[in-house]
Amino acid sequence: MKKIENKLDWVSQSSYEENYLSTLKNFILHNSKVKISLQTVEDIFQQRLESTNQNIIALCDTLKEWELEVDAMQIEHQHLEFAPLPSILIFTDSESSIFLNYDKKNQLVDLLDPVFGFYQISLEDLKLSWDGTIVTAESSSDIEEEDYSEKEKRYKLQRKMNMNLEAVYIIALEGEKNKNIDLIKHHLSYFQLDNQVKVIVWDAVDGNKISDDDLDLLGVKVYDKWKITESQSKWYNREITAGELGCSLSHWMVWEDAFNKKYSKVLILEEDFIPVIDADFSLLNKCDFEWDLMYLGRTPKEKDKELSNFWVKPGFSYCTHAYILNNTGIEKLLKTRFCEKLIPVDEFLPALYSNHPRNDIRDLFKEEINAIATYKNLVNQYSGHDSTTNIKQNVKHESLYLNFGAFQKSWEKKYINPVIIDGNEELVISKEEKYILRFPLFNKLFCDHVISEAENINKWMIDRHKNYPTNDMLLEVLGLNDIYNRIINKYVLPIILKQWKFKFVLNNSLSENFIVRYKPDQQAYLAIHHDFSLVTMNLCLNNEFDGAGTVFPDYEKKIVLKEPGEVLIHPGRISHRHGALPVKDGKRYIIVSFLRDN
Ligand SMILES: O=C(O)CCC(=O)C(=O)O
Ligand SMILES: [Fe+2]
Repeated sequence: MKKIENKLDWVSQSSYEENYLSTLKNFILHNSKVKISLQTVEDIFQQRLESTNQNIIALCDTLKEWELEVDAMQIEHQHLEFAPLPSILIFTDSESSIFLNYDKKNQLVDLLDPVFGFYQISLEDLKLSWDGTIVTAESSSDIEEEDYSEKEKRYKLQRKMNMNLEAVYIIALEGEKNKNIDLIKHHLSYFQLDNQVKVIVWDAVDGNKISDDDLDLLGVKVYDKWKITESQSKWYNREITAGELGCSLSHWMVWEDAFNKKYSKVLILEEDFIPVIDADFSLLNKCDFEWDLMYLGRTPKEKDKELSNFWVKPGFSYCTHAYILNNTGIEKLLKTRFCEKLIPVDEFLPALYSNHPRNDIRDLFKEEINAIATYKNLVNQYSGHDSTTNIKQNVKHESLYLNFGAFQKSWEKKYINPVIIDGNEELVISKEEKYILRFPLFNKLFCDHVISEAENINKWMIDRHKNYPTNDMLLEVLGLNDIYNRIINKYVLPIILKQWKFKFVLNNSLSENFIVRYKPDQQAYLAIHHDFSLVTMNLCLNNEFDGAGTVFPDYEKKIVLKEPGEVLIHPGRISHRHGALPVKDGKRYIIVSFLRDN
């Protein structure tokens, strides 16, 4: 076993990274020898780990080469507060990074109870070594322990959720449960629930496995007029998905169970919930408002009504990953007979406390519930609203998906052109015509990752656009739609408004983002057309092709984007007919965004 002489200084001045640091610190304190399996590191980087006999310094060097790929994991200090349990933990000195694994199956997870306090470990205090599978860390320092743990206890207690909950339901598909149980336990520990609270991991209904006969047996009916073909909303112009059906049914069953067991207050979580680490759950205890349903996290779709500094009456909101029901809430939900007209559960709940945009849904559910929500989310969801696709299971570039909460900042730093982030777009914008703009928005890494995910998922479609068929895939299928919309709203929209000097508000739920693939033998070109959009953005993802180019015949313009990350923006209708010239060789990938307003 080789000892590491490398300077290992993972000390930070930031008061935010305390959680992992102090956890590890604590661990080291109590176990002068720490063993951490590197299994997952090897799993993840298997192809690239040439030899398992490298010592950790060599590993460090290897990892450095992959830095681009993994540096979103290199969680910025201030981001640790939102960080999910990492499957890789990073120690950094000023020069390099070393990745140590927290195997989710490893017992170390149990020690990862979030703690608060601030420690510094000087590099002399810590020795690490690695024999190919095991990292051994040794601490030789005397650290005053008492102060810390007392402080930690006090701090934790102050933030404890004490709502007289009787049960917590965690809805999880069996596969997810088996895979993530330690992670779930870990996240659950943030609430510091009292021992008497029953924790029930509820086997979610897998919508893909349930048959019509099963539904009949259960007395369950799906609302059969969900799909409105002519609707412009992507949620409404398609059938309810199997995933949504399973999810709705699972929530319904949980409500029934809570009712049968006569629980008067239950917390309901979906398996991918992730509490905000320093959330103060004790504030929940002091709610003076009446409520049936209390959201701990959601995605608001319209304006909330402020009740106090901490509480709001929610406007229409999506997501059902974390909410509390009391007995009146449970009764009211059951009274709706939701199971006889199932719709996606996060369309159903808001229909009961806000004005659902669809009249038929409003008519379907007349009951009203009194909903309340925390002004800021205390619990997030790590697969976001894209979760209906099984993106998590088969991801090549995890960093692409680490884009919620405070991860967003490091995501942007990793993938977006800093000139755009800094608001200096005027340095890089070219105007082809008055209303045709181009500028580098993303970097090549983003483009490479997206192509790689798209080819990996490989759910290309050819029949989405009837008249002008493109070989394409919605970003939703890739699980990237939310982040892409966010980036458009945050960085692109202000540029368009400024450059074109007119005002509009995008409606993300009407917009559409999709990746297109052109090949000589399969959809080599696209005939002249108008887009069904107010504004179209076309992102160049690669340049390994010959030919192609976007043509605007009325302006006698042919624009060939060949710089991955560059976008072309133009009005969609009336004035800007366009088409795409054939790809002669290679493959051409772009992301097209049809941006629509209300
Ligand atoms: O491939 C291009 O450059 C244009 C694509 C396009 O116009 C579209 O997808 O609507
Ligand atoms: Fe187009």
